[in-house]
Amino acid sequence: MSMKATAIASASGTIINAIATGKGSAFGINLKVKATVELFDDGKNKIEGIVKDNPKVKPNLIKRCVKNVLDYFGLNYSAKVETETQIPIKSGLSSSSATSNAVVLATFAALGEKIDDELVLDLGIKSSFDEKLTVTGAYDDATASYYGGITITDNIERKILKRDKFKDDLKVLVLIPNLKKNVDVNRMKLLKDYVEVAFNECLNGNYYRALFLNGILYASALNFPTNIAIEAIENNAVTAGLSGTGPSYIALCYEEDVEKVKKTLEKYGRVISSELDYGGAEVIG
Ligand SMILES: Nc1ncnc2c1ncn2[C@@H]1O[C@H](COP(=O)(O)OP(=O)(O)O)[C@@H](O)[C@H]1O
Ligand SMILES: O=C(O)C1=C[C@@H](OP(=O)(O)O)[C@@H](O)[C@H](O)C1
Repeated sequence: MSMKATAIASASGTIINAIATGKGSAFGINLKVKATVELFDDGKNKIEGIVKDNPKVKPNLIKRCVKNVLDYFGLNYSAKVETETQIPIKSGLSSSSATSNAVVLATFAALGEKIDDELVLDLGIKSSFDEKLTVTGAYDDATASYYGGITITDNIERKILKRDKFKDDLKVLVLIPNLKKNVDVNRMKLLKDYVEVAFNECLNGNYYRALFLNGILYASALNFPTNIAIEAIENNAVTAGLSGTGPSYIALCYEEDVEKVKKTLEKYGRVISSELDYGGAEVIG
């Protein structure tokens, strides 16, 4: 009996980066990672991982995800896990959270196990922690990727405080500038009191203000340009800011402003046009 399944999960953009306070907020972006997992009941525990479209990316995280699911169910199966992705990697779009979601979900489906959303999220976050890819567990990113829409979370308590949708039908522009990522946690923690101001705006539903303010704060702490978000707004973006720990920036705008904002952002690097995602993660085969 073939134990094989495929699942997808979404990228997520940052409204509030949780590293400074432990609380964060993110929203689904319609850029997907796809994971296919095949299991073999051979008692050998041999797990092979293939990152199909990024040969430079090691398969450590995806092999860890499959191992954590098999360990959870006490199974010594062998496995083959393959991913392909539309999500820029190490870029602040939470490719790690999305990939963990997709691989864990595909492994549950290959086993024919009932999909327990919180357990899938927990095993994905455990895998990201095991691979030292997260500071707080990025429960904001993981839930936005898994459920779609906006999630506001306490990452330390691992609780969703609120789920929501943007009131406008917006397009998402993702800028991947030619800048080096630097995850200086101590400098980000200096922002605590100010990120709390942005977080309260977010809790009150003022997502555009929260995203912009969060982006200015974290770009300043991480020595990324703050002018990029200002120029996007000057060109009719409803909001813009650094995503996660960067270097990517995201801008939200109406359809009629996409070309204008895209042209502005293209001065700084590659721009991907996408849209808000409300579908989240799902088994597709
Ligand atoms: N498609 C993929 N297949 C396998 N591993 C991936 C994939 N995308 C991301 N990863 C893993 O996630 C890591 C990047 O995650 P991270 O450093 O948290 O950056 P970000 O989450 O901002 O993209 C990669 O180094 C790799 O280990
Ligand atoms: O590692 C973490 O705890 C976090 C990483 C950040 O995302 P990226 O990994 O996408 O930079 C941030 O947005 C998130 O709120 C918390």
